[in-house]
Amino acid sequence: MAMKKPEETVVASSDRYEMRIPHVLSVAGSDSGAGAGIQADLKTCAARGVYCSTVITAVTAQNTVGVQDVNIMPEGFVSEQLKSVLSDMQVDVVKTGMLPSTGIIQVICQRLKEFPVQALVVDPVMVSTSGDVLACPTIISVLQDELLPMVDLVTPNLKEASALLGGMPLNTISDMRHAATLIHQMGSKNVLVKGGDLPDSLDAVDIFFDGKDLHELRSSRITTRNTHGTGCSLASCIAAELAKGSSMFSAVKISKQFIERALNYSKDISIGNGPQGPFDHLCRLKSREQSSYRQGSFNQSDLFLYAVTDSGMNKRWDRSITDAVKAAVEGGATIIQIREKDAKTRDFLEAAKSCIEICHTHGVPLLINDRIDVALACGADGVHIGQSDIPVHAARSLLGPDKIIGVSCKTPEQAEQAWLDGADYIGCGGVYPTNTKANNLTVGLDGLKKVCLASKLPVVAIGGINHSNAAAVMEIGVPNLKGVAVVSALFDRQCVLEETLKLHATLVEATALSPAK
Ligand SMILES: Nc1ncnc2c1ncn2[C@@H]1O[C@H](COP(=O)(O)OP(=O)(O)O)[C@@H](O)[C@H]1O
Ligand SMILES: Cc1ncc(COP(=O)(O)O)c(N)n1
Ligand SMILES: [Mg+2]
Repeated sequence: MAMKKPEETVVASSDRYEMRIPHVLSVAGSDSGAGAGIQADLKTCAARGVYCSTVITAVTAQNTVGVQDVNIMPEGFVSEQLKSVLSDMQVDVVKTGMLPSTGIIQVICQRLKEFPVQALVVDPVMVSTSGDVLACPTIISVLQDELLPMVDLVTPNLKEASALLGGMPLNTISDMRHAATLIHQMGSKNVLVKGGDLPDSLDAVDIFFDGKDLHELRSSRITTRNTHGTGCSLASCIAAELAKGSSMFSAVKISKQFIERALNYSKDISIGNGPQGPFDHLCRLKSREQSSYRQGSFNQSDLFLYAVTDSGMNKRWDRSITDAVKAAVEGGATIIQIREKDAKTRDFLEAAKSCIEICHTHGVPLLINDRIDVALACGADGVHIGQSDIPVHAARSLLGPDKIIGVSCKTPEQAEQAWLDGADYIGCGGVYPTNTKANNLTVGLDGLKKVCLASKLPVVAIGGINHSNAAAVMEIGVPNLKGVAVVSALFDRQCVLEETLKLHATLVEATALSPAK
């Protein structure tokens, strides 16, 4: 697809300014049951804050039982609809769904050459989940020869990928990886093979291929009958995110999380008597039960002075967790993590609740180490998890989109995975040897730098950091190193307040001098 420069959000029009809203054109079939097709695309774009116009290729009589009838639009009329919208309405991204005839595919190709857009996302809908045929098999050769070479992303499910590959059986993740590379050769710049229907798979796994790298995208598989329209909604969410300016890979990742969240939120709703129900796209708008502290976006500068509590040290100095947290926050800690490896759950929860009060009066977020149950029960701002704790994507699906998730990473590969799985930051270390973790491998300043350079997420350094070496850590000169996390340097000391004030001053001085600032 010829790339058109995205227009400015605000454009001058003679003597006034107008707000531009990102715009997706959905070219698809109508689903009378409104779970899939045009109706799913409209709801998805609305949920993502993007304008959606529609060109209807077919009208289906459809419900949760199946497709009872299909009325295909004449290709000349599809062409007229395309012209009406594309010639006038500043479309950013086109998304196609049900394309029931070869003639309709040909008029789409013609109109897009006449009116180029920023990106073209094609969901090659062929058969509905109920097993009803939505496109005649002759479309496959026109798809391959004429449409795919213009496409930025094609999103076949397992059956569609198999049909595009002449009936090749696809039963495993390794088959899906192979299929993605073969479909890429048909001309689409990027390919997403969707594994919603992969047998025996505990996770919902999709394969993304950009012509260079193959990525395995995982989310938890939600147990629900309400999966009608997941494919349409995924593709229109990707189109919406592209229209907002995301890169292709980010758009795909965000959209997969959107589907997982929407399915999870709608897993128990009951519409219709058939085997496949629709889900609720507008869940995000309805489930904004935000804590008073967070407004849904993680502030990277919170990582600056990251204090991690330790029950052993508090005992040694005869302090309660709340006293320790209060002193750290008053001394300038910018985020707190409560790490209680051997406290009773009930005591842990009570302590966490009082710490939250202290933190939130100072505008400081509070995270819980490892224990998602405790984080949820006390209304913490998020969790920090290790490589052998619950997987990040599972934590994300339990905590929702707005909680902070941090992950401990020692290698660039782990940092990449944390980003793929939807973490907000990574903790890298141990930078120096420490006695708070037994048998902890030390990565040193070189290892820290390597991970920071590879990480797409902000990084906080951890492990043996104190007043005398904190400046050296911050001065490695990598912009996404946002701060240091400390345990002993604050809590294995007589006066936590004084130590925190001192470390804060050291960090302020070091970052003022640091070349990365
Ligand atoms: N039960 C589920 N839980 C979580 N994600 C799912 C589930 N079913 C499908 N998905 C996801 O929904 C998207 C659409 O996939 P799929 O159902 O395979 O496509 P289609 O609807 O075109 O058949 C994919 O990202 C897939 O991983
Ligand atoms: C108009 C229309 N477009 C697309 C689909 C595919 O959706 P699904 O695979 O969830 O049945 C459908 N059933 N109806
Ligand atoms: Mg599906």
